[in-house]
Amino acid sequence: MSEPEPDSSESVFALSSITVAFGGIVALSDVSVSVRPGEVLGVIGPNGAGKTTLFNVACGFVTPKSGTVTRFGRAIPRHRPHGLAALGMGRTLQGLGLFDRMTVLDNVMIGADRLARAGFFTGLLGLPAGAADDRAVRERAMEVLTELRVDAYADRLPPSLPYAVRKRVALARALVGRPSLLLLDEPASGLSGDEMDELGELIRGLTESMSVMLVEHHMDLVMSVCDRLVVLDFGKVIASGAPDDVREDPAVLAAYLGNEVTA
Ligand SMILES: Nc1ncnc2c1ncn2[C@@H]1O[C@H](COP(=O)(O)OP(=O)(O)OP(=O)(O)O)[C@@H](O)[C@H]1O
Repeated sequence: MSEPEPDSSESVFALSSITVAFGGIVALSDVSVSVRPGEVLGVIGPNGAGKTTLFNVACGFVTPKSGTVTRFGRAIPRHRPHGLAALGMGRTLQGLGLFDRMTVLDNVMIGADRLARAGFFTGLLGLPAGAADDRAVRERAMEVLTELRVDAYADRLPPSLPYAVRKRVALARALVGRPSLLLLDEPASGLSGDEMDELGELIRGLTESMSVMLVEHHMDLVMSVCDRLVVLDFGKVIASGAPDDVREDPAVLAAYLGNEVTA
């Protein structure tokens, strides 16, 4: 039992009829997923279901064999990772991707680099270009670190910090450019139960200003934080809808046979 996906023109982001093959392996077959304004959409599924592949298509790392990617109803013909910021999108990856020899603050400032070069901050703040840009980016980076309650680590190097703090720094980098859509790949991996609860609250708070697409293994986080779920199995969508409905769906229960869906 699945709800029909909303028309791509009603969504802030849509992956439509996506097919991806690696050699002979069809990782995704005719998968359609769309994100509505202000929602947290969860993508779940058993191991090998195609979640990471779908995330990589969403980020532009993987070009699908067929299918379209649309942002605000408009097709993005050549979707690439370096084009995300210009599309108002941010993302975090499973590997945090922080630079070990740069401070936390510099790592976060890098996330705003493209915007600064494009004159985004000078325009936003009415400042002259150049040094003012740098100051504005620094202030914005500190603001996000403060919002995520990791500003105390601004001058530290990532390897010296607990994993949960590094995860927040990676999130700060994704948020510094004020995206209106955030893509998160397994943000809860490696976190304790309490840290996961805090992450859930944080993600819910983000929906005031953005939509979120979340690929995640941890069912308790997914069930508590997502407005809607899409379930993949063997590269196909087998169910979608509200978490409580999806949890009871026979196809989902069968796909997760032997594993916990209900957390
Ligand atoms: N680069 C690749 N080359 C070949 N096969 C791949 C590649 N990436 C993924 N696959 C295959 O595509 C299918 C989907 O994999 P994917 O990693 O997207 O699933 P997943 O749901 O993210 O799994 P997991 O939960 O284990 O991370 C699997 O059969 C996988 O082996």
